[in-house]
Formats: sequence, structure tokens, C-alpha cells
Amino acid sequence: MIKALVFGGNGQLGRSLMLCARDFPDIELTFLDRRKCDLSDLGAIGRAILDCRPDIVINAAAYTAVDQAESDIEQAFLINRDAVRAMAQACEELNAPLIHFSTDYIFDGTSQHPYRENDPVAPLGVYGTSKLAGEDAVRAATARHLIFRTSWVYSPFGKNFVKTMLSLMVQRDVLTIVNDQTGCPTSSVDLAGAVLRLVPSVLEKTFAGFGTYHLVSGSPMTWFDFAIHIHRAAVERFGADWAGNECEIRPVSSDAFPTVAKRPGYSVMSSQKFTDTFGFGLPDLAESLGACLDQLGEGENNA
Ligand SMILES: NC(=O)C1=CN([C@@H]2O[C@H](COP(=O)(O)OP(=O)(O)OC[C@H]3O[C@@H](n4cnc5c(N)ncnc54)[C@H](OP(=O)(O)O)[C@@H]3O)[C@@H](O)[C@H]2O)C=CC1
Ligand SMILES: Cc1cn([C@H]2C[C@H](O)[C@@H](COP(=O)(O)OP(=O)(O)O[C@H]3O[C@@H](C)C(=O)[C@@H](O)[C@H]3O)O2)c(=O)[nH]c1=O
Ligand SMILES: [Mg+2]
Repeated sequence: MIKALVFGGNGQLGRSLMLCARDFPDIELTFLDRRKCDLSDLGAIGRAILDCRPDIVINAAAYTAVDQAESDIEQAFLINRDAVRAMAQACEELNAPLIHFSTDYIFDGTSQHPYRENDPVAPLGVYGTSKLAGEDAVRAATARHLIFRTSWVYSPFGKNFVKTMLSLMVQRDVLTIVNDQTGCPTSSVDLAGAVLRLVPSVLEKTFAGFGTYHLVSGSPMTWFDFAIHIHRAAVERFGADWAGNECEIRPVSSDAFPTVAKRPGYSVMSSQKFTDTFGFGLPDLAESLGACLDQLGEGENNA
């Protein structure tokens, strides 16, 4: 039995790992959430890892409130850099690999082509800067790491763009959605499945794949496009009399939808290195979005 310790058990990715765990009976997952281990208590992190003595650690926790981070700088760095460093150091001490996640918001969005792992980074805001510092902290502390940079994560769980859109479409007659930010929406259920699939090979003595990978679903689009996909998929699933059916969705520029944090205009990432190394990729948007809506429709407790 493989013992995996997961931080961030209550987040989108954490709950997706819980959902997928049933497909991986050889992996025993232990989940820690804020109640069991508050990551702002840096000393508690090492203690939790050394107590559990896992074969591998998965960090699904992060400070992800992009706008709030602009005025909550210390906390963003504490969770996204310092806590991650503490995790990586404890992993190194135990010789347990660390699987960690990062974001497309480490890029400034000026690229003309899908970002590769070695492209220059230049975050536009505090969230991206703190996540980049977390990547560096992992690399400095332990060679036995996998950093998966992903983007625009949605799921049936927690707070995300899909769930926000579905409720706004029901509440409002018109939605204005930015049409000048392009990225790759990615399901955390897909991410969880991919990660658990890799775990056994990562633990083999001969595993030579440690490093940083982009891992996204390969359907680049704007937030406006994504809203249209969500609307269409919802009407397909819930029927024409779904309360959000009549909502009009209008494209606008970022200037017309001001936010505290600046977001990259183009943050499409190429998952080619991941696919070449591990021999598989993530499903496309239509399949994953459909699965997400099905899971939401099943009326599980997805708050
Ligand atoms: N969401 C997205 O669009 C994207 C996410 N990512 C990255 O993917 C990973 C997973 O993200 P996702 O699942 O969406 O994030 P969520 O925000 O859904 O979950 C993050 C979890 O971290 C926990 N957490 C935050 N602060 C603390 C703390 N002080 N102590 C203990 N736990 C804490 C939260 O706990 P609580 O529930 O108690 O608040 C929450 O459950 C992160 O590394 C994120 O940066 C990358 C690209 C896009
Ligand atoms: C609700 C709403 C949002 N928007 C815009 C704002 C923003 O540019 C975009 C998406 O809004 P969100 O708040 O979901 O986006 P945001 O929180 O920036 O999402 C990011 O989260 C972090 C954690 C990541 O790592 C990124 O990959 C990315 O997923 O849609 C509209 O244009 N109209 C609307 O009605
Ligand atoms: Mg957000």
C-alpha cells in the first residue's frame, strides 16, 4: 500500500483527489485541511509530515484569492511560499517526493505562442508572484519534486468560474464577460486522476521524471468563450426550461470589467512536455465540462 499525505483536503483539487481515490485502491490517502493543519503555523507542517511518514506528499493547498492577495500580501506569501518551503524541506528529510501545483499567472501574458516550461516568467500580481516564489522554494529544498503548472481550474467543488457562471446565468438577464484574456480551462477532477495515475511510477527507484510540467486541458479560449460553452452545456444537460437559458452573454474588454489584480492577456500553456514524458494527457473541455455538470446535477454536497 502506498501512503500519500494531501494538504488542502477541502479545496477543489483536494476534494477531487478524494473523489478519484476510489479508482486507486493501492494508494491510501490521508487528507489534512485547515482544521487539522493550519499552514500559517509553519512548525506544524513538518510535524504533520514526520508524524504521518508518507511515501509521497501532495500539496493541494494554496492562497488562491487573486484580487484579495493584492492587499493580503503577507498571508499570500506565507501560504504560497513559506508553507510550501516547509513542506519541501520535510519531504527532503523523509526522502518522500513532493507533488506541488502552480499557475499560469506566473506569466505576463505577452507571449505569441503557448507557454513552455522554460519560457520567461513575469507575474503581474501578488498571487502569481507568491506562487512563483513557492516553485523556487520547492526546487531549492528537494530534487524529488513534481511541479504541475495548471490554469483556470473548475470542478463541482468550492468556488470557481463554472459555478459562478451557472448561478449568475440564473440570477441575471445579461452577463458581461471579458473576451481579451485567453487561457485553458482545466478540470481538477482530471488533474486529480492524472496525479494519482502517476504516483506509483514516481515512487519507483528508477523514476527520472522529476521537474516542472505544464498540465492543462488543451482547449484555449477566452473567459467569454468559456461562459458560452458553460451556457450551452447547461442547456444541453438541464433542458431548455433551465432558469439560466434566457441569460444573454456579452463579450467585453478587461477595461469594461475592472478587477483589483491585473490578469495575463494570454496564458495558454503547452502540455507537450508532460505528454511526451508520461504518455498521456488530459481529456478535452467538452468531456470534462459535461462530467462536471453531471456531478453538479447529481446534487451531491458541492458547496
Ligand atoms: N483555482 C484555479 O483556478 C487554479 C489553481 N491553481 C493551483 O492549483 C492548486 C489547487 O487549487 P484549488 O484546489 O483550485 O484551490 P482552492 O482555493 O479550491 O483550495 C485551496 C485550499 O487551500 C486551503 N488553505 C488555504 N490557506 C490555508 C491555511 N492557512 N491552512 C490550511 N489550508 C489552507 C484552503 O482551505 P479552506 O478551504 O479552509 O479555505 C483550500 O481548501 C493550488 O496550488 C492553486 O494555486 C493553479 C491554476 C489555477
Ligand atoms: C464573474 C465575472 C468574471 N469576469 C472575469 C474576471 C476574470 O478576468 C475572469 C475570471 O474570473 P475569476 O475570478 O474566476 O478568475 P481568477 O480568480 O482570476 O481565476 C484564476 O484563479 C487563479 C487561482 C489561477 O491560478 C488562474 O489560473 C485563474 O483560474 O472573468 C467577467 O468578465 N464577468 C463576470 O461576471
Ligand atoms: Mg478567483
